[in-house]
Amino acid sequence: RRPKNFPPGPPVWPILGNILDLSLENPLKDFERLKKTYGNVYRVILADYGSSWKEQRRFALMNLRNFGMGKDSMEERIHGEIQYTVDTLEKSIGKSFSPQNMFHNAASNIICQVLFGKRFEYQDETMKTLVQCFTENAKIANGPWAMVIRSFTFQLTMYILDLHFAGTDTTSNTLLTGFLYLMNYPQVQERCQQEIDMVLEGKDQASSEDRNNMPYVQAVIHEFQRVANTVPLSVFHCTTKDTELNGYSIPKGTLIIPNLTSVLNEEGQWKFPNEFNPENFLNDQGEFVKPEAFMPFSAGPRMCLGEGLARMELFLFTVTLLRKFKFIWPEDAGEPDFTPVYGVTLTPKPYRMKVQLRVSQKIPNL
Ligand code: HEM
Repeated sequence: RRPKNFPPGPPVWPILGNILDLSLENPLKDFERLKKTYGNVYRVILADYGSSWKEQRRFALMNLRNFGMGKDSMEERIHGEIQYTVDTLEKSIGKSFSPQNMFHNAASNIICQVLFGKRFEYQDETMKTLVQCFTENAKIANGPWAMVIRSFTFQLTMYILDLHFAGTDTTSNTLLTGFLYLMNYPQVQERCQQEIDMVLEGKDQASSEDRNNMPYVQAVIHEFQRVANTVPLSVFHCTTKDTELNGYSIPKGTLIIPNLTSVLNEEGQWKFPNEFNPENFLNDQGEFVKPEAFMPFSAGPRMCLGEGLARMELFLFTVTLLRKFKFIWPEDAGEPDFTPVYGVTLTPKPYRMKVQLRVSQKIPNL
């Protein structure tokens, strides 16, 4: 009973379909019926705008805050995790290797520490399965059947999956994209390293506050996010009342698909919309500026609630790794392919990297 366009996925989907007597030909109809039967969707990302979503969002923010989002303790946790990434990279010096799992595991562990109070070793089987499931699901989750699966009320389980997914795939794919570009734009990498060495001279490690003294690094990280375009269609929304926008009438209940890709690449909004160029975020004086069109976290009341955590992770990972290592595109890797693989999140095509320890007298304890 697998319909023609059924996305590849675990056999549990057709089995569930049979149990629930779904038509399997019209997921939207099934979705509406299931919603009526099983009530509201008690999650964060996909919850309808209303009291349940408000409660879940408050709960999520409270948890993240209690566990230190935006505070020193979260910074320490991130640095703790970076140390494992550094160890992994040190073991790979001189070899060409794939960084995919390394960044996914690192981002996953940071959110796991908030959700489960523990991290997992990179070789841990649970961790490997979890990361693999999320990576695969990000590719199939905008298929019609995903809507049906989402309509079940598993409460807390779905909430944890939401936060884990939202906090892992997004951050790791941004880092993967960033390092892909850094290897292929060595002059950008070197300029970041000069700024990092200068600002962190004599310090053991970077802190979020150092962002203010690193306009170039800030510009580069924002440019990672712009070109990575990690969540190209954001999350689908729906008008909660009849709406007028730029002369168009949009009736209540219309599906709205935000197109973040178009904003992040729009002619007229960026100095260099179609190339990787940190100048997009620098003014004539070399100061960091953030154009209004920079909205990888979307906008409005539903905008990403993990923005603060994500920005902290991107900064601390980039700075710490660039301070210690030089990242090199392997000689036998051929021409880089920057075309992403489509899904709910965009992923760079799998690639390999090489690292060298940087010879710098200015790194005290690393
Ligand atoms: C570079 C990293 C990230 C990017 C680009 C990103 C992007 C987004 C986008 C575009 C949305 C949809 C907003 C909308 O519906 O209009 C979103 C929602 C969300 N994000 Fe993120 N995100 C990132 C990291 C994180 C992290 C680390 C967390 C973990 C705490 C997180 C948690 C969430 C949650 C819970 C929502 C749903 C908010 C709601 O519906 O009220 N995100 N994110």
